[in-house]
Formats: sequence, C-alpha cells, structure tokens
Amino acid sequence: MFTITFDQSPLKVAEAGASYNTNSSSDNSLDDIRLIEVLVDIPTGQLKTQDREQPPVFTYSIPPHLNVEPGDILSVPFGAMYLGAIAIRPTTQIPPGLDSDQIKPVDEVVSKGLFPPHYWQLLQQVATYYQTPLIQVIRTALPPGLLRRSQRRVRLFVNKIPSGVENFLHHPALTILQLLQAKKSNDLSWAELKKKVGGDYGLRKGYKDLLARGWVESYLESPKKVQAKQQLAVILIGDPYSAVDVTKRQQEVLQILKSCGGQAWLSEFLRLCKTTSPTLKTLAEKGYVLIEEREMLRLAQGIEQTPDQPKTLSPHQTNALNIIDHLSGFAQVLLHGVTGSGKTEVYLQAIAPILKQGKSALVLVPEIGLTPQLTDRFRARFGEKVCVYHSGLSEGERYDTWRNMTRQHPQIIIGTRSAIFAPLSPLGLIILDEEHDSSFKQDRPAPCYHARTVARWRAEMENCPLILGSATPSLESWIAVRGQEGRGTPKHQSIDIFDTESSVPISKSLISNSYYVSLPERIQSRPLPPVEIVDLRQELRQGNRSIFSSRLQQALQQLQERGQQGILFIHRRGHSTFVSCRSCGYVMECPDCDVSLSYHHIREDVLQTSRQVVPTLRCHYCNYGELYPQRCPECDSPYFKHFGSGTQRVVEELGKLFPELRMIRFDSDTTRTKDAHRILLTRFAQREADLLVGTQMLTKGLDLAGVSLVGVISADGLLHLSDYRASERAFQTLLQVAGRAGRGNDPGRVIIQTYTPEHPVIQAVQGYEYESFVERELEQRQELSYPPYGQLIALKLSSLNSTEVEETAQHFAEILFTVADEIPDMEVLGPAPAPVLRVANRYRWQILLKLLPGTSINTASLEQLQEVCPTSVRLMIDVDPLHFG
Ligand SMILES: Nc1ncnc2c1ncn2[C@@H]1O[C@H](COP(=O)(O)OP(=O)(O)OP(=O)(O)O)[C@@H](O)[C@H]1O
Ligand SMILES: [Zn+2]
Ligand SMILES: [Zn+2]
Repeated sequence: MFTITFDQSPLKVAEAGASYNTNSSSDNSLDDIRLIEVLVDIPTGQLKTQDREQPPVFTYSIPPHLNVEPGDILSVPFGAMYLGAIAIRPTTQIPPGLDSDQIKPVDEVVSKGLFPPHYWQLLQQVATYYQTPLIQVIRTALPPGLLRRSQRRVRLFVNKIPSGVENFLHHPALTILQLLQAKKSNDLSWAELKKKVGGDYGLRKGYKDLLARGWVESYLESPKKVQAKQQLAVILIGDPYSAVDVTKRQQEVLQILKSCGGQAWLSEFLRLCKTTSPTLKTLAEKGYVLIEEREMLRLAQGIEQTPDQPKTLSPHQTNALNIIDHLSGFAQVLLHGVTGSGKTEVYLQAIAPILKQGKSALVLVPEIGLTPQLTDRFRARFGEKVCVYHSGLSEGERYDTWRNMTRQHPQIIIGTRSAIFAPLSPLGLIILDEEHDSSFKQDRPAPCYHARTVARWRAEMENCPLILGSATPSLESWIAVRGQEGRGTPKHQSIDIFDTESSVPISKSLISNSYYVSLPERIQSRPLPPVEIVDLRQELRQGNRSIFSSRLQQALQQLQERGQQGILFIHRRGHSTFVSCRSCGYVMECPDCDVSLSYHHIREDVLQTSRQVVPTLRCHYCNYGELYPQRCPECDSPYFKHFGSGTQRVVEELGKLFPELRMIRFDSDTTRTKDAHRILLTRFAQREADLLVGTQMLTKGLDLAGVSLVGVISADGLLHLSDYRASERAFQTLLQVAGRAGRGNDPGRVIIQTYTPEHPVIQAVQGYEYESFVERELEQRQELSYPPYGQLIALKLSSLNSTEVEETAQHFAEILFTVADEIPDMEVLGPAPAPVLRVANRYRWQILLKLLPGTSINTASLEQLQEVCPTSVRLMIDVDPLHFG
C-alpha cells in the first residue's frame, strides 16, 4: 500500500529545466535512490474512504535511466494498473511505515515541457506563502481533468529505422513498429496501439524496447488548433434605411443588427432584440439579412468584432506607453489614470510590440461582468489571439483554453483571478486592470491568494513587466511604488523625470524597479463630473420620506427630457435586507446561517416591465432559498413585510414616480445566465433604457458614452462597514461609480445621497482628493501597524460542533500567546466568533495575528497548529486577509 505523504514544509523545488540528482555524498542509506512525489490521476472512488479527503500524492523512486523533473507527465504503477501522474517535487523522505523496497519505480516519462519554466516554482511559492499544501495550489491552478483528458500518442522516427529490422526485432516491438510504419503520419494514439497489440502489457514491453533504441517517443496530443463549432449567424445585407417594404418593427430589428456591427449569432440576437425566428426569416426572404452557419470558436468566445486601429494617443498616454515600451526585464508600473483617461488603450498598445516579439500577454480583470466590453476591445484589436479564461467557462472550454495556452504561439489571455496561473510561455507582460479590486483575492477555499501578489512573483520569475492599472490604486500598490515619499521619513528615494514634450512628471523609485505613471486627465480633456452631496437628514426634515432626494428626482426628470442616460448605484443587492413580521417582530432567518434572509423577486425576464414575479427569500451566505410566506410563520399575522432598499425596491419606487422611465436592473440576480452582462449592457448602450439600476458590478470599468448622470442612493452602507479597510473601499467604490458619468460628449453629473455628508470619505470623493485621502489613511494604518505596514494573518476555524470550535480556538490562542512571548513584534487578537457566527451550519471562530513592520513569523508554528487541530475542526489560514466575515 502506498502512503500519502504530504507536508507543508517549504522544500526547495528544482527549477524546471535543471535536474536535481540527490546529493550522493550523503551518508543516508538511500544514497542511490532518487525519490519523487507525484500527483496521481486517480478517480477518488478508487481510493480507500479514509484517503479520499487526502490528496492523491504518492512517493516513487526514479530509475537510473530516467530524468524526471517537476511538471513532467509520468506513467506510474498503481496496484495492478498504470496511471498518469504529474511529478511534483523531489524528496528524500521515505513515507513513514514503508521500507525502501516497497517504493515502486516510475515507469516512464510520458511528456516533458508541458508547463513553462518556473511554473512549479511559482506554485510552490504560493503554497509556502499562503500556508497551503501544494496539492491544493495545484488544484486551483490546473483545470479539472487535465490528466484524464490527456491523449498519449506514440511517434516513430522513420529515418532512424535501419533496413532488415524484421530479422532481429520480435513481437511486440516489431508489431508496434509495423503499425507505426503503416501510418502515413508514423504516429498513433496509445489507445489504438493497445487495441492492436493486444493489451497494455505487450504494448509497454514493445514500446520500451523501441524507446531504448531511440526509435520512438511519446507525447501528449495538443488540442485541435481551433475547436470550430458551427452556429447560425444573422448577417445584415445592405442599408436598413433603404428598406421600404418592411414593417416598423422589422425596420427596428435591422437597425439593431446594424448597431451590432452588421452580424450576430442568431440565438443571441433573438434574445437581444426580443424578436422571433419567423420575423428574421421574413427579412431573409425579403433579402435584407442572411442566415447561415458560421464557425464559432470554442476558445475565443464572443462575437467577432469589427477590427479597429490603434488610436492616436494623448500626450499623457504617449508618455505612459513610452515608459512601458522601454522597460526590460522585471518592473512594476502603477498606471494611475483617472476614470476615462484611456488606460485600456495604453494596455492595447503596450501589448502589440510584445506579441511581435513572439511573447504572450496576460490581462487580469476583477469580474466577468467587466470582461465583455474589455474583451470586445481586445478582440477588435488582436482578433483570434485573444482568449478568455475564467471559472464561468464550462469544464471543456477551460480545458481547451488551458491546453491551447501551452502551445507556443503568442496569445493574449484575459481572465479573472485564477488566470494568473495560465501556463503561457514565454510571457512578455502581465496587466492587472482595476488592481485595487478585492475580488483579486481568493476568500475560500485555500489557498487564499491575492492575484496581485502572485502576479508580482510571476513577473519576477518570467522577468517581464507588471502593469497595475487603476483610477484608485490600492494602498499596497501606492506604497510599493511611491514609497514613503511626501510623508515624513522618506525611505525610498525617488526622482522626477520630466518628459520634454508634455512636462508630465513620472517618478521612478530607485530602490525597486517601480514606476509611477499618471494619466491625470480624461480623454479629450473632458472634465471629471462634479460630485454633489445630498444630505438625507435635511430631506427628512423637509418632509421628503422617499428614497430619492428632490435633487435626484429633478435630475431624473431632466434625464428624460433631454434624452440622456443615467446609472443608479445601490450598495446592497437583493430587494431588502430582511423580512419581518410587523405584529410579533419575527424575522425570517436562514436555517443554516445566523443571518436574515433577503427578499428577491425572481423574474422570468429582467426588464422591469415584465409581470412574471415569484417572490422568494434567499440567504446571501449559503444561497439557501425558500418561497416568500404570505403570513408570519410564527403568529400567522398577514402583516409580513420586507424592509430596506435594494435594486428591486428602487426600480419599483422609480416606476411609481416616473412611469415613463425605462429601466434595466443590473445585479447578480439579473446577470446570472451566460452572456447576460453583455446582453443587458448592449441593450442599454443601444438606448433601450434610460436608466441602469444596479449594484457593485456597475462600478467596474463601464464605458458608456450616453451616461451623463450617476446617482448613489445611499453611501452610508459603504461607509460604516466594520473593518479597517472600510474607508479605502468606500472611497474607491464611490470614485469608480462617479467615473461612469460624463464619458461622452455630454458633461456628467454625480449625486451622492448620504446621512453623513461630513464623513471624510464623502469629502474626499467630492473633491476628487485621492492623494490626500491616501496619505491620511496611510498615517492611520501606520499608527496601528495595519497593512500595508504590518501584516495580518487570519486563522479561520469552523466546525459543525460549536463547543469544539470554540475550545480549539481558545487552545490555539494560548499556543500563539506563548509564541508571541518570544516574538515581541507579534500581536494575537482574539479568539473571537466571526461576525456571522454560523454559515451553512458551521460555527466559525477566528484569531488574527498582527505582525509589526519588519517582523516575519516562523511558519512552522502555524503548521504545528494544523497538526494539533481536531479532525472535526477545519482550520484555514488566510494570509493578508481582506474579508473578515
Ligand atoms: N487616444 C484616444 N483617443 C480617443 N479616444 C480614446 C483614446 N484613448 C481612449 N479613448 C476612449 O476613451 C474612453 C475611455 O477609455 P478607457 O475606458 O480605456 O478608460 P479607463 O481609463 O480604463 O477608465 P476607467 O478607469 O473608468 O475604466 C474609451 O471609450 C476609449 O475608447
Ligand atoms: Zn408574527
Ligand atoms: Zn444560509
């Protein structure tokens, strides 16, 4: 039996490309045995029950004739079978309970070089820093089923085969040789060969014979170049305005098609303009459109874009590009550009020369909601070189895209957080757009990595630049690039370089390879929209009980009159925060979590005009749902109501105030289906609605020229969150949402409603005072040694058993206090119950470690905690936590 061996000790992994022969001078009796840990591709059903939770990592020996490196795809004996495996790392430890003669040898190396150089080093670094077993990092990085789908093939080197082999070669080697010779490509899949040779044993024996002679090699099949799928498309022929024999509605359909660039996928188009196939058929018969099958890429998804040309850059953009173009090797660039300053165009033009050098580029974005517009721009510029990678893809799509990345041609991957593990090689540039966004941090499961941190390591290893773009940079990036300049003791010296043409200062920190590049103006010198603050207390005093201040109401009125568009931002999602009984006070709670349920209308259709409404209650923590009860389950009172304000309520209230106003809801309820983001945004961009009402996802990168008004229903929910980052986050969110206004020809206007207009965040937002806000915030952080000065590590414990988790937390805290006695620069905070104690029936406690600047903790002490953690309690270590919930 094989024993699972895995620990978290940060063993050194040999860099891929270098072999790691064990040290022969050691006195160890294992002198001549080289050992390797491998991840076996075994269906969990075949493992013993107690092993299922454990990673299928096993130790094998490396026979003298094989050269095995981390990342190699191997074949290993496993019971009576041979299985695919990935070499993880060399080890010198024989698993406890095993003798060295019980260790089986690796059978063969199936394929080398599937992963880029440094790849395993990166994964190892993530495992070490984020205190997570390497196997969990591998699971995060690789798409599911990578090995299982891998197609092994055998290739014959025909030129090396001497004549007369049949005189000395015997079955099965001869059979294999002849089978391969019979093929024009001299190449067959392992599965086919196995069938024809009569089983795995014979094939392996014969193959090894041929391999030893250097006549064959095996490799993993690459996916087909393009997984083309045929799909119906509708294409516009001619000018819709010259169409005479059509109805008004048909005319409208033609115009929508034109605004889609003249072509669209049939199914998407039907949804988009809410028309039917017969309507399109009629138009086809009349000769206005063409409906035909077109190839659809399974990799690079999305509608084909009309190609576009690089724009003539503004002086600020030129400057930024100049700096980026002249970088060589690793460098970190903070591209601080106000909203609408044209950061995307800088990315595009920075990537072009990288591709010319034959290198690939990686672009990370916070959320899928943001990707359609951004992806479209990249597709328009770089066509099929652009692929999208995120967890929303199907398993097949992820697999195809991933395997396609391991092929050599230069490409651009646009993806969310986990795309930082895209196996691109060589990599020439990494970009994090909206780098301040907290969705770059993984909350659970472990590893709780931050894509920005990993991106920095990766850029260092690949020796390529990293661009961090944002209108509201995170304090971490600000400090990393600007150092302490301008604040008391300057630790980093920086120089100002003035570009001769535009006199734009660029500062470069001399210590690290860091550049601060600013785009302080909007494109075409458009002004940033003025921010007006409305005091809701005043409104109340004046007798206005509506959620819309009179100023916002006026603005909405004007919007309609002028035919302009607006965006309304609501901090919370869902219809209301909770549902309760007005008679007895009973509040509907999630049966599995200590939170109240939220009210939702699930609509068949997302447009506000739809009548089909199914009221439900939903838990925002575990997604538990149930129907909205008519009467109170406690006292049977019919006065069972929902409170608070969410997107739905805002839409309903607005409908009463402005019956003519056309609205689109844009939140996690209405954007659940595939492509919903794109469809809703396209409809809005085509002016099918006057107002876009939504939550957080509205704040991110939307570039809609028609939007002149942005309203924030209430800033207060954002201001009063209870963690040390609340101010930073509120400031970023408000500035980002404000930045959606006035991006076109019409000047913008922003109205923020709040009960606390004197709040420093509100003040800073009103004046667009990013720098002074950041400096003040940094001072406070420094005083309390919070990040980015000190470091935080959260130990998050959970269990189905409330006593056990509490006791374990207490016990851990005691251990840590003892450790803290020896490390005076470490503080232990807690243990404390999590703000929401119970989620999905698990009770949660946490301990926070605060390390003062310059301190680092001996990670072994945290590892010890895993060892003493009872099996019923789950311990998750969150290094640099962002969320405390
Ligand atoms: N050099 C240019 N000339 C003309 N138009 C430009 C130029 N650069 C960018 N634009 C246009 O300006 C608009 C704003 O650019 P972009 O969306 O890249 O801004 P951004 O800095 O990413 O903003 P945000 O941070 O708010 O997302 C886009 O419509 C873009 O096409
Ligand atoms: Zn009641
Ligand atoms: Zn729940």
